[in-house]
Amino acid sequence: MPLIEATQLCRDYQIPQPAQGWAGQLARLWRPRHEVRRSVDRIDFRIERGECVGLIGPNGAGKSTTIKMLTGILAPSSGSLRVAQFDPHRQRHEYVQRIGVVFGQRSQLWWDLPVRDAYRILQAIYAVPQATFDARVALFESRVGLGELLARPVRTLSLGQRMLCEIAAAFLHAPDVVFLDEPTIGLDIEMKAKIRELIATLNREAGTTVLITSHDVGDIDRLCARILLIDHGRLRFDGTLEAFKREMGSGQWWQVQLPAPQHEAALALLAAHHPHLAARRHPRGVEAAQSHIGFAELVALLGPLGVESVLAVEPDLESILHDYYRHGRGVPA
Ligand SMILES: Nc1ncnc2c1ncn2[C@@H]1O[C@H](COP(=O)(O)OP(=O)(O)OP(=O)(O)O)[C@@H](O)[C@H]1O
Repeated sequence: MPLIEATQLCRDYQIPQPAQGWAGQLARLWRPRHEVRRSVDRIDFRIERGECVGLIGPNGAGKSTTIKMLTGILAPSSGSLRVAQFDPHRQRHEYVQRIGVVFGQRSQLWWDLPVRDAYRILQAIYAVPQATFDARVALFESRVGLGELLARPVRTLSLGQRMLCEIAAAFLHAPDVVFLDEPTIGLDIEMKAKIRELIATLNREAGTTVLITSHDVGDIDRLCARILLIDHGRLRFDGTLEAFKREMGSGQWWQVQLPAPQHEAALALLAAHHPHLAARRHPRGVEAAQSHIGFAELVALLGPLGVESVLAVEPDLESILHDYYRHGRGVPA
């Protein structure tokens, strides 16, 4: 049985409609009018125990609304949702014991208390056995050097150090699943790497299921074997990262290095060569989809601009998503 099962999941929001003139506004006091806007639209997915899944999509796609339903904050408008055999909204009280949640700005630690004391309070709240607690803290200490932070009051930690402690705290009570919303937002490269290492370790070694939403493709690339892509409230893709790159990416690209003054001219030549030719800027020149132009044709076209090198490159997740968000794909019916 899957750990998470969403079937035809929908969530509507009611948007109050503005009234015209004072008479209209007065009438609305008796008869309020709302427009119903669907933010999550008939989404189906299943997640097995131990998976680490990335929930991605452009701004306003419906990710936070989905996470709010998964964590029991919002009730679905229709459809069904089961997580660890709970109905998250209806059985909120028992359910929250089985999950861990980190929502960017919210803190589950106590500002004036040292981290270790905050962890002890969480241990008491969730009735975590001493052996489990000690094993988890030892894991945090050995894998990401949390030890030196444990004695410090939360208010003295940097943003990155606090996020590290917050994420560790979400795993402390050995939950079935942890939901992470933008776990590395605003952090430097080194701290991002540490946080990703912590999440990967807890997913792999403790077997905790993880669902991450992030606009940082590095989080998704490093941590998630599988992605769910939401757009306009619909689930557009559910599969492995490799399958996503294969299906959504337009194969390999030519990366052409040119002198800087020729970059714009190269783009213009490519655009004029074929109206649908996929081409884009690159810090050292331009890139063109191999499916649209062959090597010899490319060199003949751009050679006069002083081509310095041509490489065949795989598109990375960031550029595939960038193209996807810009041009979109057909919405399934
Ligand atoms: N409380 C609300 N009332 C009305 N509309 C809402 C409410 N919350 C979200 N929406 C709308 O629902 C849609 C989905 O919003 P949601 O916050 O789930 O998107 P998101 O994918 O998390 O976006 P982002 O990446 O920008 O955080 C948006 O059009 C948003 O304006």
